[in-house]
Amino acid sequence: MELKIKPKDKLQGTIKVPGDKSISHRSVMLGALAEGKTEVTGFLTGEDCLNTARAFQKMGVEIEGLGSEEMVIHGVGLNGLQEPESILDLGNSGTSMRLMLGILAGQDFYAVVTGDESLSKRPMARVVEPLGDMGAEIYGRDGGNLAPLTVIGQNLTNQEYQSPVASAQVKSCILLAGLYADGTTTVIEPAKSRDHTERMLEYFGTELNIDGLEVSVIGQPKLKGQKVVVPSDISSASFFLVAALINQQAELILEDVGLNPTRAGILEVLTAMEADYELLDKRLENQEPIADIKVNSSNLQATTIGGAVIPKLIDELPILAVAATQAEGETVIKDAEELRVKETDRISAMVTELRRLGVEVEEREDGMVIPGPQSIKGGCSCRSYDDHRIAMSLAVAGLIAQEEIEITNADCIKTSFPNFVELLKDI
Ligand SMILES: O=C(O)C1=C[C@@H](OP(=O)(O)O)[C@@H](O)[C@H](O)C1
Ligand SMILES: C=C(OP(=O)(O)O)C(=O)O
Repeated sequence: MELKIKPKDKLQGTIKVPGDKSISHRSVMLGALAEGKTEVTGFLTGEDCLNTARAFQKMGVEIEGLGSEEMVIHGVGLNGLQEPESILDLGNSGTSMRLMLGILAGQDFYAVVTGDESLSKRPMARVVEPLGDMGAEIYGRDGGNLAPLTVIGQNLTNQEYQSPVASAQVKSCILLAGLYADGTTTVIEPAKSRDHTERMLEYFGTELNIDGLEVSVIGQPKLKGQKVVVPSDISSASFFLVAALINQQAELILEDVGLNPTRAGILEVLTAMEADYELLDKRLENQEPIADIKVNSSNLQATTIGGAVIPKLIDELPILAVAATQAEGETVIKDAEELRVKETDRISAMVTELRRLGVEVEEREDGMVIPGPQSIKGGCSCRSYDDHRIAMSLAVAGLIAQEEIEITNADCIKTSFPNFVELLKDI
């Protein structure tokens, strides 16, 4: 699909973006490993989460309503998964693959996981190595770093793992493997990453010990099926937040957005940028804080984005780069080298495409520097690199370009935000 975006100087409306991708993945995983039924509402029907659900179906888990936002997962219990008869294809989803490896490591069967061209290039050693220390047997290309990966389930031993990277996927993988080990498995991260796994494990009845950057789980717990209400995804909402902030005349309300503090780093940055936004009707749903966000056009100020906030807004950096083009002063994005190992190298992709749009930007190894405000010329065809967040960030930039832009290979948007284009048209 090619997406054509015409400049638009007014945006208005009240919208609800789809369910949180991280929470949707975890609702199927824990629902499958729990005893009894898990009823999920607001499930994200993006390809990434569907791939997680399909993988569990292949391992004998009955799921009603797959493909819709309301699903019932019939849990098989911690030790009830069955050997899949075919390869588990996890498409474009790093979260599915890394978390699944933690679960598969402790099964009493053999499984193979694979993914698309992008996922097959992403580093898996970051989970394969610590799982190996727990006794897992995982084989793959590049010494076990690249998919396809073969997992021969084993009896796992607990361990304390000091992760060199602040990654919720690494942390969650080890905690999920820890469910199968005897004794206490601990993960210590260098900075706090999103904690949806911890919150949902507790919600499903597992006892965790959380002490700052250290999280421990005791093996062989009993998980109990629950009702899960998935909040709207703040990462998806961010495209609309920024679209409104940089627009001439905008007033948007984004409903029911998940505001877990380990995810909502973008709000901290937008506050520093003097963005005009307000949180309405703050509440708590299944251990996760949510609110509506009202956002207006703003005169943004430049800021430095780096350090401990990075894991709390890692997926929002491409759209923050677009916001930075309209901020007064020099915006610096640093400590964000993790962006280079996402669906594509997101630093290189954003720098290349912003330049194509007529924006001046300096590339750095761990981020970029963007002076502003600058006008976005447009009148060109941009590449998505088959990365949903690059495609959507460029679409938002197109709304304030001087001339229409085109984004090629925009189908990837459906991995995380299937109705992005419709919502854009609505506002
Ligand atoms: O755990 C998760 O649900 C995710 C963690 C992050 O990845 P890393 O753990 O690799 O930083 C994020 O980029 C991804 O979109 C979802
Ligand atoms: C990096 C992302 O997801 P994943 O790692 O699950 O592919 C993302 O959604 O931006």
